[in-house]
Amino acid sequence: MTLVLDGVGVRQRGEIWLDDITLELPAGMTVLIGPLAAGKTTLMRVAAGLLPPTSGRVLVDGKDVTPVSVRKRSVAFVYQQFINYPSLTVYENIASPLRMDRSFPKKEIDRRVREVAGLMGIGELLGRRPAELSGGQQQRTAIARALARPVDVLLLDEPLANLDYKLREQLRADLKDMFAGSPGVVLYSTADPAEALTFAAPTVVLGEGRVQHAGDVADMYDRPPTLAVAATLSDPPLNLLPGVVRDGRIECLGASFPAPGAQDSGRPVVLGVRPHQVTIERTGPGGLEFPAEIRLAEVTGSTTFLHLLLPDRRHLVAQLPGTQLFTPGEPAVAYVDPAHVFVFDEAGGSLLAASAAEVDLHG
Ligand SMILES: Nc1ncnc2c1ncn2[C@@H]1O[C@H](COP(=O)(O)OP(=O)(O)OP(=O)(O)O)[C@@H](O)[C@H]1O
Repeated sequence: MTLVLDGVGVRQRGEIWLDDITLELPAGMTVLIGPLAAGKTTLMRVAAGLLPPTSGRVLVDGKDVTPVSVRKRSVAFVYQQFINYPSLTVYENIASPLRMDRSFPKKEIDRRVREVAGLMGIGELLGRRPAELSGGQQQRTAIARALARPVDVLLLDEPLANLDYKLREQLRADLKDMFAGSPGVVLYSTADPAEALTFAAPTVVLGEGRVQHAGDVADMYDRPPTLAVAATLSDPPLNLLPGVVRDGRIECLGASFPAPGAQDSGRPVVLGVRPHQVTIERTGPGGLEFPAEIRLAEVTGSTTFLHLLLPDRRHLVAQLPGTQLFTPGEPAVAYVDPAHVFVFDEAGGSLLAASAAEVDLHG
């Protein structure tokens, strides 16, 4: 099974919601990641047949299904806001698409409902109504309903976004197992880089209605081809600092680090540093050192997010292990190891180097 979006565009009231999307999705899972308003829901609605594209075509297994209504397609859609029939039991909710299909005998419906409910860990709850379930159980029911009837195209639009952390982790693992080797196309959207990295499936990065990049998510994380991809895959957000290449060094806000291949003097660059690569303990010689002022320390238990104010009033966030206490207003020194600095082209945002040693700018 394949799902192809061929030059798909959506324009509404003069706004571009999707711009010339061309993608070929094979059987199995593909992750669609993008920030808010990137166009994930719009792309999924087009793929499902819920929204006609204003240009381009949608093909399933080579067949143009663009004009085919959603009712006549073999698709299932799971929304961020779990939707169940409130008056039906969990059993009847899961059975409903199978009953509507009319091709499943009663015994087969019963078998499928119990199987998929078991997989989703709600086998004991089949007699309850949605109001008698927790949020996580309600979303499991909605997902089970989408999985009960085999479909060519399964679309899951940020299905775990409204669930608490523990449930999200558990369901992620369950879904990953469930979609491995799926004969249909499974497209799963998320705004959460940790989710995309956990699934480790082929990944499409969407931004501003366009495909920013597609490929292996771990590769994209290690070597983000552009600033937009790096930002989408960084949570907490990537620290961005202005840099200038000069005589084998990169200068940044009064500090500098050696980058032997940086000979294109005066060229402006943007440095990207993930918060977990910023420390306040000196890691070794040759790094960037910034005298800073402590603004805020957010403690989450396993991690402390330290917000620092640099001399040019720019903010730098350090993600430190464990619970660490700091006093706002006190001075501190932030250190960045040049081995963990992304160097981006200031003009186009493309990656020039994934560490200081890789910089190759002669001119
Ligand atoms: N029904 C709508 N009415 C108005 N604008 C819309 C509608 N649907 C989508 N858009 C616009 O299209 C663009 C893409 O929105 P879309 O909901 O597809 O993004 P998304 O990536 O799913 O975002 P989110 O993660 O916030 O749900 C946005 O600019 C949005 O404002």
